Amino acid sequence: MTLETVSTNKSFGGTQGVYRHASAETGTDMTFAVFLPPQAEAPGAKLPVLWYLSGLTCTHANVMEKGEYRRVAAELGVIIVCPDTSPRGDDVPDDEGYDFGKGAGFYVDATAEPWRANYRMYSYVTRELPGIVAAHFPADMDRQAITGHSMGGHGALTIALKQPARFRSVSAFAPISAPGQCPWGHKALGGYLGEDRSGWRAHDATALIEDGARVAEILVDQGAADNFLAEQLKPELLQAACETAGIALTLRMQPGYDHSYYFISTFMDDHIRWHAERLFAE
Ligand SMILES: N[C@@H](CCC(=O)N[C@@H](CSC=O)C(=O)NCC(=O)O)C(=O)O
Repeated sequence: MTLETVSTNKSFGGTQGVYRHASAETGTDMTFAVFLPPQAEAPGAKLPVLWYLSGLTCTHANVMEKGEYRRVAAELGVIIVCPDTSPRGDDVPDDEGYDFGKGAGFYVDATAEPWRANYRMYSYVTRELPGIVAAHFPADMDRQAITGHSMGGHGALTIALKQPARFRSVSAFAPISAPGQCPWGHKALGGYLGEDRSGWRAHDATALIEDGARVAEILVDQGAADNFLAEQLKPELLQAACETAGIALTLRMQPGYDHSYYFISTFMDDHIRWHAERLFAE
C-alpha cells in the first residue's frame, strides 16, 4: 500500500499532515489527516493516538481547520487522527440528502445494495486505517482513545463499546446517542443495513449498553442550544442506559452552545486533556 502525502504544515512545533491511499475496504481512494506533535521527532518515540470521527457533511478537513486541537495535542504529546466520513468518487453511490451517502457513512459496514460495496466505514476506521497509522507513524497502538462529533460521536461511542479493550477512553461532542430512535439514524441504518431493526442495535450506543456492552466511563459535552438536540441527539437516552448499566457518564450540558465547530473547539482542550490523563496513566 502506497501512502501519498497530500500536504504537510508545521504547526505548534509539530506537523499537520494530510494523506491519501487506495482503500481495500471502500474500493476508493481515502484521505485522512494526522497531527504529529513535536515529541514525535524524538528518536524511537511512540506516542498515544486520539481518533476524532467527524459528523455529517464533513471530510477530514472540518476538524483540522476548525477544531483547534493542535495546541494541546502538541503540549501533551498526543497524535490526532482524523478520517473522512465516507467513501468518495464518481463511481460511489450517493443520495440527494446531506444525511446519507457521501459524507454520511455512519461508521457501519453496509449490507444493503447499492451501498455494501463501498460503504464499509466501520472496517475502514477500525481495521484498515489503524494498520496504516501503525505502519507509517510513530503511534503506540496500545494507547488509543476515541472521540467524535454528532455522527462521529455515534461512531466513537459505538466503536468503543464494541471494542472496549482497544480504547483507554471514549468521549463525544453532541453525539447521536440513540440512532435507532431518531430520524438521522432511521434513514442511515435503514438504508445501509436494511429495515430489520434488530440489526441496528449493534450500531446504536444506547442499545449496545442496554444489550450488555460496557466501557468504564464516558465524557459527553452537549450544547444546550443545539438545534438537533431534541429530535436527533437525545443524550437523555444514553444517560438512562448508562445509569442502569452503572457506566460513569459525565454529561455536561453547555448553556448557549450550538452544534457547530464554535462549540466543539471550545471544549476540545478539555477532551484532549481528559483522554491524555488516561492515555498516560500507568
Ligand atoms: N447541512 C446540514 C447540517 C450539517 C451539519 O450540521 N453537520 C455537522 C455535523 S451534524 C452530525 O453529524 C458538521 O459538523 N458540519 C460541518 C461543519 O464544518 O460545521 C444543515 O444545513 O442542516
